[in-house]
Amino acid sequence: MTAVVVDKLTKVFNQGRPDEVLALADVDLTVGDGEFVSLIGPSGCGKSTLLRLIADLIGPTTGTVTVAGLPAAQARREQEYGIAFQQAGLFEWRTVRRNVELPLELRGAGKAERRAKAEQMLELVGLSDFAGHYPGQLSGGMQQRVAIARALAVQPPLLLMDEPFGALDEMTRERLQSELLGICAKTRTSTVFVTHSISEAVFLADRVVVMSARPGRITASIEVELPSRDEAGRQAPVYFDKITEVRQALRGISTGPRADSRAEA
Ligand SMILES: Nc1ncnc2c1ncn2[C@@H]1O[C@H](COP(=O)(O)OP(=O)(O)OP(=O)(O)O)[C@@H](O)[C@H]1O
Repeated sequence: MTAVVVDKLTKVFNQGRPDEVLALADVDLTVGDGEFVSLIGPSGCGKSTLLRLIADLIGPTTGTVTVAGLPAAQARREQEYGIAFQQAGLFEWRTVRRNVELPLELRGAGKAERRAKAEQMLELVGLSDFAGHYPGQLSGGMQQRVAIARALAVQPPLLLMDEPFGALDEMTRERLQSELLGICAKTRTSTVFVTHSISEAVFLADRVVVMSARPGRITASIEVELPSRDEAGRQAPVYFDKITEVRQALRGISTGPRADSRAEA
């Protein structure tokens, strides 16, 4: 089943008021089952808005969002997705284990099941030894891994990530990118990943979706096939070619409306 279908989505904030903002205009996006899509575009183009619409944290002005064949609101109720944002967003007063258990608790899972699942997820992100620690005792990268473990705890078919590695140093970031790919492959999760980093977008994704400046429209969709998603992949000529292609697509957007024929329509 298709993980996400976004159909003719438009989002206007503060409609009818002087501070009205057209954030997204006529966005169509399909994410295949098990596909990893990176979303990239200039600041303020509506990436987070699109992610929040998919997650049903906000509602569309017009258009529809379908997640795993369900309307977004129903998918949210049935916990069809997990979310991880730039700030890890952990609860400081809960141990790492209890943070990961939270979505299971909300779902009404029993204690033994919660415990077992949290342990499994923490093992996946390499943090089994830190289950009893509090977030404040962990580094930023470790906190991000806890957030990813939490997002994955209910084994959602869809993972929505908004610059989850934005605040991390380059080395930690690259390590977590590899870990994330490993996790997604193991759990067969479909992923929409918002980033400002062209190289990160290319390294992670099966497809990089490029958005124009506000109002956000999708202006390019670039398939990425690397020989491998590891150090060798980062050295491959095709990796650099794709980085150039994405950069040019982004530049096309900022150098004028001609690059986006739909913007003129
Ligand atoms: N709740 C809101 N009320 C009014 N305007 C909003 C709201 N949320 C977002 N916007 C506006 O919608 C536009 C898109 O914002 P959004 O955060 O989705 O962009 P973004 O591409 O994620 O930006 P960045 O890359 O800087 O994080 C911006 O102009 C923003 O000011």
